[in-house]
Amino acid sequence: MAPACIIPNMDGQSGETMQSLPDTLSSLMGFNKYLTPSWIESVSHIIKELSPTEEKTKVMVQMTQNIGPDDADSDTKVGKIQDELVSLNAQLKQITLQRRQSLNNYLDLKGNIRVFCRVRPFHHEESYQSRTLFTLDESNVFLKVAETKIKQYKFDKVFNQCSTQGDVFAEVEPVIKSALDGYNVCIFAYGQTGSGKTYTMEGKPTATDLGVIPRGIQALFDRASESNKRFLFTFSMLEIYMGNLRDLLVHGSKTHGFKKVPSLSIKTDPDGGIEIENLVAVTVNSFQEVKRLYEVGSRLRSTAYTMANSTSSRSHCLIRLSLTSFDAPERNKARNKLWMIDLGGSERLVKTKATGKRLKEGKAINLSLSALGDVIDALQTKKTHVPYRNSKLTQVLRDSLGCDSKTLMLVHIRPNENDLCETVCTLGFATRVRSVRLENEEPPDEKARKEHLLAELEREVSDLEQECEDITSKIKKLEEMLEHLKGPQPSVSTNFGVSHPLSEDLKADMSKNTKNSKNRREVSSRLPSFMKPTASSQHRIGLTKHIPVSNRTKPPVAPKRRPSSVYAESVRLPVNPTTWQSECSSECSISMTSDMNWIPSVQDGTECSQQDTSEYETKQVIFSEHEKLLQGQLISLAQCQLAESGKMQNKTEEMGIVDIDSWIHQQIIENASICQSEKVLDIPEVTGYGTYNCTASPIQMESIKGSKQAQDDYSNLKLQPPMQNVEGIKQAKATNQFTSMELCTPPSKELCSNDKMKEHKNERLAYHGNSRRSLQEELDKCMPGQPDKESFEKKSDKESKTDPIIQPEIRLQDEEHYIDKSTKFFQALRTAWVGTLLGLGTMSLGLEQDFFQSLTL
Ligand SMILES: Nc1ncnc2c1ncn2[C@@H]1O[C@H](COP(=O)(O)OP(=O)(O)OP(=O)(O)O)[C@@H](O)[C@H]1O
Repeated sequence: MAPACIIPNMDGQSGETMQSLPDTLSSLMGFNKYLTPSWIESVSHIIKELSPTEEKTKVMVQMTQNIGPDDADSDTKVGKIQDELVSLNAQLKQITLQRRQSLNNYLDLKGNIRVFCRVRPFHHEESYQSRTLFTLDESNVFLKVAETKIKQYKFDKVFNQCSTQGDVFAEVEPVIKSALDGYNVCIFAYGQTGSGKTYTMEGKPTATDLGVIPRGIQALFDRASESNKRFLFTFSMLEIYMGNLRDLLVHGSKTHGFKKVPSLSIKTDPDGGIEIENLVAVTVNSFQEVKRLYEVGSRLRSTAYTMANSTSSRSHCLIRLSLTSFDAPERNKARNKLWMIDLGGSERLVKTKATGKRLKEGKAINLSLSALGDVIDALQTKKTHVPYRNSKLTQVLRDSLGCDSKTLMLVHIRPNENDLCETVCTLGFATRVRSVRLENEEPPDEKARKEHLLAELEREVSDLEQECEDITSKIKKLEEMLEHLKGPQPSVSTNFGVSHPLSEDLKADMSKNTKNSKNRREVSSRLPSFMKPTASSQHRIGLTKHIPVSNRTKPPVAPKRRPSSVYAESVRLPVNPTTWQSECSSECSISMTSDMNWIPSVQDGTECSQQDTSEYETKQVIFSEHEKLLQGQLISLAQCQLAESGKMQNKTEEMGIVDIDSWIHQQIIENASICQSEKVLDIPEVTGYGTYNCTASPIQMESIKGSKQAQDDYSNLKLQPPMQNVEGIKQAKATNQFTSMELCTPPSKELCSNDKMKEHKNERLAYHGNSRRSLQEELDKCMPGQPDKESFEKKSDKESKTDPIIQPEIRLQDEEHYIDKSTKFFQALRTAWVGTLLGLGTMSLGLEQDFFQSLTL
């Protein structure tokens, strides 16, 4: 039995009598957190010695063993792990820097501007004329330009007809990696129409056929997630059509309240960086999200039928992935861009036999390609003046071409003998782009040394990469252990906005910017009036206070300008989510561009979405770009972090920003509504060539829009009510005069003469006319009790307005009726006039009969 003990009070008098020492010790154990491990150990020994058999004591001993020493252990463990983490992170940083440096040396040695050549394989229909005029090796194309003349074109790499998408990507991958290291990167696909640019960049959906864009983006996301750094990726997609920029992620829609979609303008920031004002940049967290956005954007690209390609790209398509690093100071820049560009076809206009709008499009493409060639040539030859300003394309890419950025030009050629002239032009462009290195051809020993160095660097990079991976996985494991030992810790992300170094940088940036604007204000006050910033530029740089739109009676009247100029007066509006919603880090404005008509033109047949034209541009700013660029970055970073803790949604809702799903959903709805109201809808589906669906393909649009008859047909088709009855569609198909087989067979390429095409178009147009009529009949049948044509006309306005199906039909009939009446009226007037003249003549006023006759004629 353990002796009872008396614990003295603080004043030294005897206090409460305790039952036993173990009890006392047990009560003291309650404070084990405050006791030293050695004390706990010695006490537990005492307890054991006092009453080793007692149940209570056993429990206590266990308690002391479990809690006391383990706690101490875990503390030491935690300390150790933390120390280890610190050293591993430092090691990782060091190795990452080394790897970045080695990769950069490797790319520098290879050349910051590199040119590859890819030869497209023969198509099935081309195989009968499979005669090529060139031979290839690893880095040369030997072209037989005349019977006795063979010309050599040198490249950094040549991909022959058997090269796979994987082979191409293997060469592109180091450049993509350097994008993750903070370098600006541009990857171009150049070549004549149908030479395989889109195939190389986009590829096909099957895994082996995926192109550079999907592979590159996937690789970026994979590498970003493997590293223990945090990145913010934003995706943008735009096209340059006839020298104008157009956001491919925003569908021009009347439902925006303002009829216009935002116009894009190029801005240079004080550090020389290029920003495209109003360009939507959607934050993306996975490859799947990018894919969905890419699909949305691809649908809006301007394509049309040409003699060289049935779905020729009539524009340059640019994809921009902006990368912002959260905690990677070893990167070259905190924010950089990866551009992947599918250039417009470079064919000569003579070859395409283009006229009218097609001719203008072709000229615009060729001009900008030539400007791109000039810029790259100037960079290669290290000229003091680089002519960036000569085209929109080079203006947009100004900060991503030259300096320490990486450029890859993938030149494409077609294999046929027929395309010799285009091939010569394409190869000539490529030669120009890598002119310096051709002129200074290296001696063989120098070349061998360089190759040896490259191989060494490549090995070094891969070793360092492996090391980085090992350390990263070690860090991850240790972090997991730490979490297990310490219990869930408050996420770094939750207080990221306050404590993260980058946020501090951004804050500093912001204050710097405020300073700049103050300076500007001071400077501008000393300037003569013609040099002072305009109202719009003051707005942009934040010199003026926010002026609510309600305080303005009218938007400013734009001055008359040359057609190509852009009037950039901005009216700032609070964010209106119903007007335009997007998860964007840029300003949204509503505007009209000055020299372009983006309305789908019946005459030109180019498939593009609506952006209205006007003499001048009126811009309605919804998001404030300048503020958003700086604050937005901070907000986006914070948002991105908050998303991890499940707070993203609330935060974005608060800010009036929608997530990618709702944004895409909105775009799809708008696309569909535009399709329903403007494009050819609900024509029975025929297979292959003649397939019609909601988003009519370019060739379909072309065939519909290509002639006067087509225009009529198109306008008629616009009035076609939506076909809701599938059975009706099937029957309509069956009742068509032309079978789908007749219509589906495309004229083979070699028969693609003008006449043949016209004939084919007419057939198809006749088919559409027919199918429309038969559809109308079917529709009438499908709607029992539907009044006949006359009773349709008598329908009350109210009724017709509420019925979306019959409304267009009634409008058409009204118009016909009106035309009939006016024609009759003018006929009657003419008859009366003739009668009067003849009457006067017969009254013999001394005038010759011929005079009257000529008047009546
Ligand atoms: N390397 C290749 N392997 C297999 N098929 C290819 C290859 N290159 C191109 N093609 C095929 O050739 C056709 C034309 O290619 P693509 O559409 O990529 O040409 P393009 O240069 O982008 O034309 P455009 O300038 O008019 O857009 C496509 O059907 C494509 O699938």
